[in-house]
Amino acid sequence: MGEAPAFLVEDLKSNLSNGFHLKSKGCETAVDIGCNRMYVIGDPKSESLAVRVFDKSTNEWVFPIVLGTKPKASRGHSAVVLDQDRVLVIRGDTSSDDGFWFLEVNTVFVTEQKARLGTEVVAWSKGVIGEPEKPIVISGPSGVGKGTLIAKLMEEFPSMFGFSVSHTTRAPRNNEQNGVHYHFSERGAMEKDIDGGKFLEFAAVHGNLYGTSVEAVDVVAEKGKRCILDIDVQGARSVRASSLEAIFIFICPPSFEELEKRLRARGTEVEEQIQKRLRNAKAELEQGTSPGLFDHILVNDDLENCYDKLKVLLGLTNTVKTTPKSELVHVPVEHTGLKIGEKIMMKCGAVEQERFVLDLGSIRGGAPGRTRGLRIDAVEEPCDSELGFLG
Ligand SMILES: Nc1nc2c(ncn2[C@@H]2O[C@H](COP(=O)(O)OP(=O)(O)O)[C@@H](O)[C@H]2O)c(=O)[nH]1
Ligand SMILES: Nc1ncnc2c1ncn2[C@@H]1O[C@H](COP(=O)(O)OP(=O)(O)O)[C@@H](O)[C@H]1O
Repeated sequence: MGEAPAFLVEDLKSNLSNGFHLKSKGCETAVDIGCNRMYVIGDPKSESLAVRVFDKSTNEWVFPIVLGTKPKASRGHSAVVLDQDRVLVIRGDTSSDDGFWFLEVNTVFVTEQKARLGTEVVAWSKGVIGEPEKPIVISGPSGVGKGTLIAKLMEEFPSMFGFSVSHTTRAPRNNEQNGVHYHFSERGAMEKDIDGGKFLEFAAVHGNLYGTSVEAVDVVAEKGKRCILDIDVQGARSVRASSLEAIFIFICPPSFEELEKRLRARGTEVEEQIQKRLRNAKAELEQGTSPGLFDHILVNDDLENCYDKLKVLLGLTNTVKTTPKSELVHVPVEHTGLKIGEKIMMKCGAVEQERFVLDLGSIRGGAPGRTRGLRIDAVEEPCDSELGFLG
């Protein structure tokens, strides 16, 4: 265990003794997490952050299935073993909002995927500085007005919210656009992606498959927006059980008769589908209003009234809240990170060091999804001499 500093190929000759061959341009970092496992991150020929595993017990290379949104190619990187579960990978020549990535090698998610897929698996999770606002999960029976409420929210606060575009095997409605309302998919392709660990959650609803891909949520987070998920009760339960911390809101109709009226008035479903949706609505209403799953239940009687209540519980009344962007720190190609407790002491640049401390003390989440709660602190001078590292 310990830290492996960033190194470029010229410096790597000494690492040949580790049993791997390094030549031409590129950057590789080898980290030993114990258990006879050496993880090699990077590629000698390119700037990609590929991952392979050297099994010291068999002297063989293993090429794992890599899950999660992968970091972009990187001009140099360093890797710090955090524990037997995770490696922190710091990309060079980046700013801090895309610089810190967690390679999960033994977390609960990865262990489950290894058992399921019967092979070596690793997963990437991007480290997010600060406390982003929680995604919002909105559920409720078909025709209750989820889409209408979400559309109003997105229209009034376009820079604040982003919609998680689900995948579905159902056919598009006349007014629906692929990639905007849903990613309309073939069942086989979607099942393959689910097996490949690309989905945060999925469920069979009204006879079709629906699911939220990790990427759908990431795309919204990438834009710095708060993610809204319109998913069914089963999906909400899966998200509750996942690493994604969210606010869960269930929308109820004022009556069953009114629900049927709205569903029919929308005119998007054939009679058979309307019947199926109404049958399912009974169970959804029962589950949605039972204690424990949803944080808030809103009755969508009068639309404006319900929308106002939604805004109140999201803290959107009076002022438009903007999340302060944490100050970005530049991580140069040349840098090193040293783990001390739950902090990573960062030393950047060759001579005049830019220094900062990355605090992992309150990180949460992880693959599938983001690792949140990273903090960047300025270095306090006494640390230098005490640690004998930065000076
Ligand atoms: N679990 C899950 N449910 C979804 C997802 N996307 C949509 N749904 C739910 O699937 C159900 C049917 O959606 P849709 O066919 O668009 O019909 P609508 O509810 O009548 O608008 C609704 O309850 C949605 O909330 C998803 O990604 N995951
Ligand atoms: N509070 C409301 N009162 C009356 N009609 C409503 C209300 N909210 C939504 N609607 C209408 O009900 C229909 C179903 O709403 P929609 O947003 O598509 O539901 P969902 O997304 O939950 O399936 C739409 O035609 C919509 O205009």
